[in-house]
Amino acid sequence: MTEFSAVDMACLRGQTLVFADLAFRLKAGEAMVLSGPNGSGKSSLLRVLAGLNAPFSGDVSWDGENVFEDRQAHADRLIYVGHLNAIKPPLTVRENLDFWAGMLGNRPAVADAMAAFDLTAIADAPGRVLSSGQGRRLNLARLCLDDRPLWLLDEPTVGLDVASCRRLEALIQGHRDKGGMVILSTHVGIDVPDPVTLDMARFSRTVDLLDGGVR
Ligand SMILES: Nc1ncnc2c1ncn2[C@@H]1O[C@H](COP(=O)(O)OP(=O)(O)OP(=O)(O)O)[C@@H](O)[C@H]1O
Repeated sequence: MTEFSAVDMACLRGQTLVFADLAFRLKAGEAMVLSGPNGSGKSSLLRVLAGLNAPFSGDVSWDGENVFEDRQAHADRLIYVGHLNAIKPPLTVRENLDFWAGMLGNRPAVADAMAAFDLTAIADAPGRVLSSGQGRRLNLARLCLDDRPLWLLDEPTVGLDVASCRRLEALIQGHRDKGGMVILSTHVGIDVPDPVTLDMARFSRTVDLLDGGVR
């Protein structure tokens, strides 16, 4: 069975050691919810798991293979939705998704992706006029553009109305039912059944390596 795991992981941002001794193991169909106070390292961890930042130490593995040995293979198995919306302001909703579909390689899925997040009625609106929640829905619609086993979602519910939250929960459940994995950070309740939980406060260090001090 597919497994995604980390051992002895530490993360450096600038000169600050953000967390250390972090470990987890996630199997196909499982979801992991990251909790912890502001600055405890949730976004930093998601960036490392997406292969965007290397860990300061430790291993991140997919089926026993270190993901940093073949970053492209890892990038091809995941969809990362960061906490900032990656939207091109002059492009319409449809054009933004066309762009992402080209990147992910599945152009025909754009109409389904818009329908999944109730974006069809605003398909021709340019990105620059979207409300924050509409922008969030557009960002999340990327999840429907390709069938990739690993979803990494940084505070996906921020700005979403109740109906959109329910849509996201259903999408996550459908993904898990097909054997997909999800790792998400959140400060608020999102209904993810039987989650693996990771409280970042347990691993948080915030040590300034140059000063040698602890904040
Ligand atoms: N680009 C950066 N350069 C240096 N330090 C950074 C950078 N990004 C984040 N940090 C620091 O890393 C620490 C962890 O930040 P991170 O964004 O991962 O926390 P978080 O748990 O996601 O916070 P929040 O709940 O506020 O979103 C913080 O002390 C932050 O100041």
